[in-house]
Amino acid sequence: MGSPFLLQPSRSLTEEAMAAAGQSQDDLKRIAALRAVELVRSGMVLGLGTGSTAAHALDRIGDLLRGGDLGDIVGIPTSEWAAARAAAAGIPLTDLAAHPVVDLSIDGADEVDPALNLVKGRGGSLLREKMVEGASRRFVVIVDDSKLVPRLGGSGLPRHPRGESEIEPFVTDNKNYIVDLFFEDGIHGDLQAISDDLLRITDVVEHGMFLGLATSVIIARKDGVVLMDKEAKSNGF
Ligand SMILES: O=C[C@H](O)[C@H](O)[C@H](O)COP(=O)(O)O
Repeated sequence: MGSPFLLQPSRSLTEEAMAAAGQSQDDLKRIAALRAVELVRSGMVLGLGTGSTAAHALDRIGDLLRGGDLGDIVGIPTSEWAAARAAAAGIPLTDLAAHPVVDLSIDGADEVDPALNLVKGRGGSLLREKMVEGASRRFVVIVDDSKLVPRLGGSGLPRHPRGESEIEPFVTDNKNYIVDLFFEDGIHGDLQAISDDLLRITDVVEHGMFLGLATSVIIARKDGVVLMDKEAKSNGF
């Protein structure tokens, strides 16, 4: 495929670079989110992501609905948090039972590797995310460039403390526990085989590696926005 690393930005990178200059990390998350929302069309079934980056997308979709620039969409939330945020934004909600095929999911990630594999769930959601995003025709990941890693699993301690106290486990929306694993130099080996092994363990419901699910990743950096998709996954960061 050569190096189709930059994919049809809707504005010039020079303009993006100017817009992004001096931006905070949250500003970068918002820039990535707004770019993803440009893909939303009336009539779509949307997967609604969870977290501080996805929040910007939910709010933007709400703004478009209120302004009459978007109509007839329904959203499937990937967590209780997303359901509440989407409802507050005025996004009509549905579920996978009513809509087993999702047109477009937009969500953040904790780590993105050069093959577009992800780690998700450090905010406490991953099972419903994987269900909704796995049912999506297109899954667009939105991140600032701090989420890019050469190898999954090594980007440090959780950003959010687990549980009510050090001795109480974190309980998810689905009443499951989350166990955090960290690897000093990331996970070496065949990720798919590791995934298969993890899922064979009795009582492991899911894990936070999202392998081969992302269609594309929108990365906001201070010098502009970079779009990657599966065709360009061989490009490093
Ligand atoms: O559990 C949380 C979800 O997987 C989030 O999408 C992920 O943690 C990224 O969250 P944020 O956009 O807040 O960094």
